[in-house]
Amino acid sequence: MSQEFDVVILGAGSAGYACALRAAQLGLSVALVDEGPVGGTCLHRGCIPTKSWLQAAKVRQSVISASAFGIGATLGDVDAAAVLGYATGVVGQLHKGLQGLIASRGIKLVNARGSLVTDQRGPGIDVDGSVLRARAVVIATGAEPITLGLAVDGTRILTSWDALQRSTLPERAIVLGGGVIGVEFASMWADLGVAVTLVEATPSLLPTEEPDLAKVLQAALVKRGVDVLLSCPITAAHATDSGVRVELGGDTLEADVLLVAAGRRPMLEGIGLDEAGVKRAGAHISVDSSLRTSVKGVYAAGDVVRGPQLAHRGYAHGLFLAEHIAHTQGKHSSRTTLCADSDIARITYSHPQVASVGLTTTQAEAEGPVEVADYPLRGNGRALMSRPPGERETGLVRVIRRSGGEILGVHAVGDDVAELIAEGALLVGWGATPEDLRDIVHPHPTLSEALAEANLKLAGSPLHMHS
Ligand SMILES: Cc1cc2nc3c(=O)[nH]c(=O)nc-3n(C[C@H](O)[C@H](O)[C@H](O)COP(=O)(O)OP(=O)(O)OC[C@H]3O[C@@H](n4cnc5c(N)ncnc54)[C@H](O)[C@@H]3O)c2cc1C
Ligand SMILES: NC(=O)c1ccc[n+]([C@@H]2O[C@H](COP(=O)([O-])OP(=O)(O)OC[C@H]3O[C@@H](n4cnc5c(N)ncnc54)[C@H](O)[C@@H]3O)[C@@H](O)[C@H]2O)c1
Repeated sequence: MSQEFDVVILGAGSAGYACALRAAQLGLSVALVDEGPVGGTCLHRGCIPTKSWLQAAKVRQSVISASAFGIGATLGDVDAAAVLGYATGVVGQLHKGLQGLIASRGIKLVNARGSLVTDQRGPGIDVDGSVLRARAVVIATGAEPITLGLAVDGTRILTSWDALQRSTLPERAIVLGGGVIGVEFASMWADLGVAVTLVEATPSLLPTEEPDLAKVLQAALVKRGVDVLLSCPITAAHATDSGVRVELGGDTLEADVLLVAAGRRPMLEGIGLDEAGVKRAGAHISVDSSLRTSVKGVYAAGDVVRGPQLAHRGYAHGLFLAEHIAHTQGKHSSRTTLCADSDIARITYSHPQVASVGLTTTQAEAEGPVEVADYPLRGNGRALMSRPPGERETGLVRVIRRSGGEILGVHAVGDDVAELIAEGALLVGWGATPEDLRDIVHPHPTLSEALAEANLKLAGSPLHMHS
């Protein structure tokens, strides 16, 4: 038995559901297949629950520092079950809204495992022997944690998903990996009172970010009691009766739990790719600049495509594909272009946050001469008033321009700098120059003035900075 659609999408995460919503908006008939709840990793196991836990950790820190602002407050215990309940509530509310949206657009939602099939009639998605056929099929099955062969048991040796489901906090935690997940958990657990050791194989936390900004983050974590071990690959880990024993080089560490945050690999096994002849590029699906795979009518989107694994990149892929497919089927007049990966903003939501878009200084210098301006957040009123009195503000905003030319990168470290980076994305995405921005007035007192000040410096007219 088979049913015909204009597009069938395997995976209802950020990439898959964005594609489905836009395709339906453009008048295509759409089937969306997922064995789990719509919203995928980001909504249920990633962005939303982690940021909810981070928010709870921030509230605890506010209570701790309240007296420095002249506000009386007494710190109580952390009720981890209640924090879990709060995070689950946020997820549930967004999930309900998304389900409503999908239903309202007339999308056929199939809650089952699916796999790709191709034959002389073209591609389709097989669900329990019944094929959903379409002229276009999108593979958006996302990614899963790399566990390095460690015996992840969900109790002592954890993935991020295991950690997010816990209703108790460990007393001592070791975090393997100083990438985005590792840093967010280390920061969140430390702020909730857990004794954390953060172990990173390379010489820097967040190895893909500006090294000196990562150092600011590192110093802030160390100040809050996190033991940061760099250039220290973990080689083995074993659950014990009371916790976990971890080996790094000749040393051994012990804790209640080990969080393994060593990256995520695309989920491509057992979904019919090899049988259909879909080529791979290493661990990912090989695609061209329009996200077409090697098989006619089969596309890929989101984390299965090499590049930054980010929810908003997934949305961008999904929207692009919906419009591209609608165009090829004569239902959308203009063809859209796909955003370059380097123009997509990246944020680590730790305390402090690290946010960036565009090229790093090293990447920009590889393209030719550059000019770099830093604006320290200690000169920004909004940043200073958010900080407990007497505590030094060490954050900064950095703007990199091609010498005499456009802005190539914007980088920031500090509390709440995530909110700055959408403006950075506009500047980089539109190829703006600091001179373009000079006449745009930024409201006072806001963090955005720090970005404006760094730009003014590059444009030759700094205001609150020595020339
Ligand atoms: C802890 C954590 C925190 C994160 N925080 C952020 C953040 O703050 N900001 C950010 O931008 N990104 C964040 N990410 C990354 C973000 O979650 C992913 O980049 C994003 O979810 C990728 O979207 P996707 O659609 O490609 O895949 P997914 O969201 O993983 O969706 C894939 C879907 O496919 C389904 N599926 C897979 N195989 C099959 C099959 N055979 N049949 C049926 N269904 C199938 C799965 O059930 C899933 O729902 C985080 C990730 C993690 C793990
Ligand atoms: N805020 C966000 O946007 C956000 C949040 C969480 C996750 N994510 C996405 O999820 C993906 C996965 O995150 P991640 O942090 O797991 O991966 P990652 O690739 O960002 O970091 C993994 C880190 O683990 C280190 N590592 C690897 N093996 C090690 C070992 N044996 N011992 C010690 N360190 C080791 C690596 O050097 C690297 O720094 C990221 O690519 C990110 O895009 C995004």
